[in-house]
Parts: sequence; structure tokens; C-alpha cells
Amino acid sequence: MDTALELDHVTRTYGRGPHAVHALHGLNARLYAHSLSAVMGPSGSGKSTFLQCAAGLDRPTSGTVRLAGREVSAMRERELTRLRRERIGFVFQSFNLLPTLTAQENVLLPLRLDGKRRDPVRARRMLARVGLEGRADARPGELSGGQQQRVAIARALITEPDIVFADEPTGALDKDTAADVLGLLRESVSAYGATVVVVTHDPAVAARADRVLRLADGRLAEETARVPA
Ligand SMILES: Nc1ncnc2c1ncn2[C@@H]1O[C@H](COP(=O)(O)OP(=O)(O)OP(=O)(O)O)[C@@H](O)[C@H]1O
Repeated sequence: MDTALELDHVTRTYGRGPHAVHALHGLNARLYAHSLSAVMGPSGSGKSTFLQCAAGLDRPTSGTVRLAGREVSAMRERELTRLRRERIGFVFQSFNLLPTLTAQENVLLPLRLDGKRRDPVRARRMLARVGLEGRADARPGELSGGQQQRVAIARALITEPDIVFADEPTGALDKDTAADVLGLLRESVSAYGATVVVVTHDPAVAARADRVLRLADGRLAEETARVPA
């Protein structure tokens, strides 16, 4: 199995002296390519900090983060911005679509920001893949929560990133819609070989993940791999 993401002795400390909080505390973790990993743990265990450091949105206080073999923790800001834009996809709990753009324009946004050719055929194909054939011209306000999250997933996948980070992607959805969205993330792994890391409180996500990493007090407390059926 190829390693997609490797965290080696990662510590992220907020504040100093007696008030210092170790959000991550010497965390060692490895996530594999072409699989769905869930990162879980109680509130305050370090999940958001893990995601921020892993995705190059924040820097560890010490330790190294390697994404697809490249040391993210050592990169300069410009290089990090490029890496996030080209090699990482993001999916958020609140969808984060631009309300004035159509579904198709939202999907094409990462390519537009990157100065790449905006290929509407590719966007429509991607929307069809996530079950939104025929809704390319709808604006987010005309779509349900589940459909908006599908657009967000299509947007995350359009650049064919090395890794997609999803932060509570089912958190704002009802149970059935959440199951659909989760099914779609699973399918992007099995059918298209995507690498997806979901940070979640939702046990239903963990149940369908290939691997579950449980954090406690900024450390890896437990790691379980799903036994193939
Ligand atoms: N900017 C910050 N300044 C100070 N302390 C912080 C900051 N961000 C996070 N922390 C602290 O670091 C610890 C880990 O926080 P983090 O948000 O990573 O946890 P989490 O597992 O994502 O929690 P939740 O499930 O509630 O979102 C907590 O004790 C939190 O209070």
C-alpha cells in the first residue's frame, strides 16, 4: 500500500509556558493512498488541528508532515498555496459553495483559480459522476443540502488531487442524505482510486472507512483497519 500522508512526531502547541495547550502531542500516523480513512476522537482531542497540519493550512510546532512523499512542514508559504490548490481537495461541513455561481462554475473554480483551462464538458462529466446530471446550471440555493455537498465533492475531485480532506462532510445532513454522500465518497475511492480522509464524529462514517484513527489528547490512541468482506 502506498503511503499518502505521514505524520512523524507532530506536535502543535498553542500558547506558551503554564498555559500551553498541546493540541497534537508527538503524533505518529500514516494514511494510505486509494483508501478512505476516518479520523475520530472526542471533542478537543486534536482532530481539527490534525487536519489543518496535514493539509498545510497550519504548521506543526515540531515534527514532520509528508504528503505524497513531499515534506509539507518544510515548505514556504507560496509552495504550500500551490500544493493546496493543485494536489489537495477540500470538502467542508458547510459545503462552502459560492452562492452566485452555478454548480458547474463552482466545480470549475479550482481550475479557474489555478489559471487552468475551464473545461465545461469535464465539469458536467464530474457532476454526472456525483449524480447531478442535468443540474449543472442550478445555483446552490436551488439545490438540497445533499446535492450541494455532491457539488462540493465534484469540486474537490476535479483537479484529481493526491488527497481529499473532508471535515465533518455529513455533519449538516440528515441520516439518509449523509449515507448517500458517504456512499459517494466511498465510490470515489473504489471506482476512481481517490484518497479520502474524513474527520468526523459520525460513527456511520467510521463504519464504512477502510481505516479508523482515533485520537485522544493529541495522540493516536487506536488504529483499526476494516477487514475486507
Ligand atoms: N487557536 C487555538 N488556540 C488555543 N488553543 C487551541 C486553538 N485551537 C485548538 N486549541 C486547543 O487544542 C485542542 C485540540 O483542539 P481541536 O480543535 O484540534 O480538537 P477537535 O478534536 O477538532 O475538537 P472538536 O471535535 O470539538 O472540533 C483543544 O484543547 C483546543 O482547545
